[in-house]
Amino acid sequence: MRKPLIAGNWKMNGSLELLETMKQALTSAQISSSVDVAIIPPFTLLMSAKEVLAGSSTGLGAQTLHPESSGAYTGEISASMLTECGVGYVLVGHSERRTLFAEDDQAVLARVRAALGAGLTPVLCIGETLEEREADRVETVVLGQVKTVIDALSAEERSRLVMAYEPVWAIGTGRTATPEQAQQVHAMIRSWLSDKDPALGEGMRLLYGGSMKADNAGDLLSQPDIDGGLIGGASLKPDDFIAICHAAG
Ligand SMILES: O=C[C@H](O)COP(=O)(O)O
Repeated sequence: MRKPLIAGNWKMNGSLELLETMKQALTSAQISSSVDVAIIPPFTLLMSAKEVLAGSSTGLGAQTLHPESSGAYTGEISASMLTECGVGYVLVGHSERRTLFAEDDQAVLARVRAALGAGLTPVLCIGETLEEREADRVETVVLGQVKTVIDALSAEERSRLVMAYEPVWAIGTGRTATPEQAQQVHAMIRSWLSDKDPALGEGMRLLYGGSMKADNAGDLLSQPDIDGGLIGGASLKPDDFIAICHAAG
């Protein structure tokens, strides 16, 4: 049985005020213990989030990391720095990192390795652009991104990953994949993982991301191979985020 995970990626948004408001809203919402919930604020809020969330069941994530453990990498943050902030999850390969910061599959793999080495749970983000979808290349692109990482890891390392399928054309656009479109890709990923190792396919949490909102979360999350959500815009609105958490459990 896979426990759903609802993770709110704040991207370059948020404030101390939102952190406090979100914590209070999550506490009074009494979200089912059958759902894992995490917030993923910008780096500057992580240490405060560690304190604000202490003793609560809400997990903490970071949006990226550098593959090296330390050194002359001005502006970057290492895996051990994240663990010091109480971080448990880290996004790797988000499409905005791939596109805006030129992170290719090898850069993504290096970050996954660094995260695993520090005991963090990498949330590996994968997904196709609209152009790739229209050229009928979804399977090639998405499985290519999955394969680069999975084939390079041991069975034990693979079992510690979470994946998030995020069609790039649905991110921040208000254009959501239909539940059927999302399920189709999730099923394809799970089938590929199961061919590699049945336990891997069965156990992998596959989140959906891309304009998931309070009003479409129920339909998306009821699909058999969708095990949660990576939420962008709606994770900045406590009521909306909580509604999505409730829809998961
Ligand atoms: O990390 C979150 C995704 O990029 C989805 O963002 P969105 O919900 O604003 O479309």
